[in-house]
Order: sequence, then C-alpha cells, then structure tokens
Amino acid sequence: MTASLPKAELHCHIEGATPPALALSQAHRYGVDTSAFIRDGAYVWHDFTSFVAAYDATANLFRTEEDYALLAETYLGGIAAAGAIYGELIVSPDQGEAVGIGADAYVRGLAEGAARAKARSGIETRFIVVGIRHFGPERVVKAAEYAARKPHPLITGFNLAGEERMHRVADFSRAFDIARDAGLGITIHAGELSGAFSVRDALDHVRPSRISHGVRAIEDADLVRRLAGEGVVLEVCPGSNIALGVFPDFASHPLRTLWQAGVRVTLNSDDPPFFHTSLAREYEVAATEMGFSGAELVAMTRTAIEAAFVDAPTREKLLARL
Ligand SMILES: Nc1ncnc2[nH]cnc12
Ligand SMILES: [Zn+2]
Repeated sequence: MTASLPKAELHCHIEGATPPALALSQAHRYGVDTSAFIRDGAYVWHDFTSFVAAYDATANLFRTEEDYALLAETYLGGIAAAGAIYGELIVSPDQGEAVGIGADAYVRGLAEGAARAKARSGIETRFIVVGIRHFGPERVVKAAEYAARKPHPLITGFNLAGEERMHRVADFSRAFDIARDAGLGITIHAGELSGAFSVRDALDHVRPSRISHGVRAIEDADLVRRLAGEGVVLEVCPGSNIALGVFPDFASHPLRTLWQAGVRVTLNSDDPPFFHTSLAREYEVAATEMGFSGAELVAMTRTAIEAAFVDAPTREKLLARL
C-alpha cells in the first residue's frame, strides 16, 4: 500500500541500522564472538541498557574507513530502494575515536558510502553529529566543538542521544550553544525515556527546530499546543517506541493524536533492525494500524523535507521530487 510513496528520514543512528547479516560478516572478518548480542540472526536485548550494550558491540565491528563506507552505502541504498529521496544519518565522532581511526576518518568513510548510494539511486544525505548524554556534558561539548568546526560538508546538524534519564537538558546548553552559533541545525532526543518535562526542558534550554521522538509530550495538553504553535517538528519513531515499551502497542501510540492536534510529525526508524522495523515498515504501519492515508503520509514526507538540515536549493530540489 505504501511501497510506492516517496519517503524521507530525519532520524536513524547509522550504527543502529546495521543489518544483522552485515554485523555477522564484520564479526567474521575481525574474529569477534557475537553470541552475547546476536542470536538466530537477530539482535538480542531486553531493556534500554542492554539495547545500548548490543548497539555498542555492533558499532565496534566497524573499524576502518571502508567499513563505514560499506555501512552507509548498505543502509542508504536500502531506503532508496524503498522510496526514500532523503536520509539524515545520526553519526557519532566518539565512535571513530572508540575504534581508533579518529573522527575524521569515520566521517570520511560514511561520506564515501553516501556518495556511492547517491550515485546509484540519487538519494540525498546529511549527517547529524550526536553527543552521547550518558558520557556526560563535557564529552558532549567536545562532540559539539567537533561538529562546529564543520569537518565535512555533509555535517549539518547536532543532536543529543543516549540515556535520557541521566543529567538534565540544561546541563547540555553549552554544547547546543556551540552548535547553534556554528549555524548547525538543532535537534535533541527528548520525551522518549523521560516524560513531558524533558520535552519542555528541551524547548526552553535548547530551542530546537526539531525534537527526536518528543512523543511523551502527549502527557501534557499545554505542551502539545505549544509544539503545534511553535511549529516544532517531531521525528517520530513508532516501531522504536513499541520495541522499547514507551507505549504498549500501535493502537496506543500518540502519532495520530499529535497529528490531529496540528503538531508537525515525521516518520523514522531510529535503529531499525534492533527494533524489528525499517523506514518502509514505519510508513506501512502508519497506514494499516494508525489510519493515515497515502496523501497524509506524503504530507509527512514533505514535512521531513521542510525540516531537513539542508541548504535552500537542495530543499527546493527535494520538494520538487514529491
Ligand atoms: N532510541 C534511542 N534513544 C536514545 N539514544 C539512542 N541511541 C540510539 N538509539 C537511541
Ligand atoms: Zn534515536
């Protein structure tokens, strides 16, 4: 039903998009035992902490520039084949440091993969540098300083992810000030593992144009009105929310209610194989289980392009493809 619709994605953590088969072939290459986090060809975790452990173990299977090129090319090629014309990847310079190649080589590798995918399919890509909340405010400042130096033209935004229940948003305002002053687009994980207060803190302390998730704003009607009034775009990831138990099922997911309240929403996959989803499945589930029409789903794609961290000519070109 939704296979032929044009799609766009604003929220996908690139290491979290590793297909298990690719993780296994990388593990074979480097002689890594994956039995703690991949079983029967699927990722194994049971809560946010064990998800992060499985995510980190998977990320550590990519160790060279070419490994990252393969990862980005695989993911972007896959979503392009499913109808995506635009995909933003959340990238972590800390990961380049963790595997010893450094942030620049990490970004170069991902950019090479993005270039290969674009040459094949035309998909446009940008990178959002992420600071990891549970690494603490100082490390997040370092990530922001890295992004602010604009080490690669595909880096156009800054995000904060990780354990939302650690620290308060205000602890990260300096990092966001650095990123904003450098002209980067601003988004922040909020209202996923923590409630409406976290979304309000994000609006007050970070002034983002988008919020990663934000769905728990639904707990506060005034806040929903504020999001709609200010035109803040939510990067909604329903499959992720169900997998992590933020909501029990699609029937109780607030996407439809937020849409009806006039909040600008988009569809995203977050960490697709970890959450048994894909960008294509997010569109399909929105149609079959949440009652969105084809026209409404294309409107969400349009919202994603309108909110994308791209220059004006690129935005116009993408809008013309809808
Ligand atoms: N769903 C999520 N929430 C917070 N941090 C993340 N990092 C990767 N996936 C995440
Ligand atoms: Zn995320």
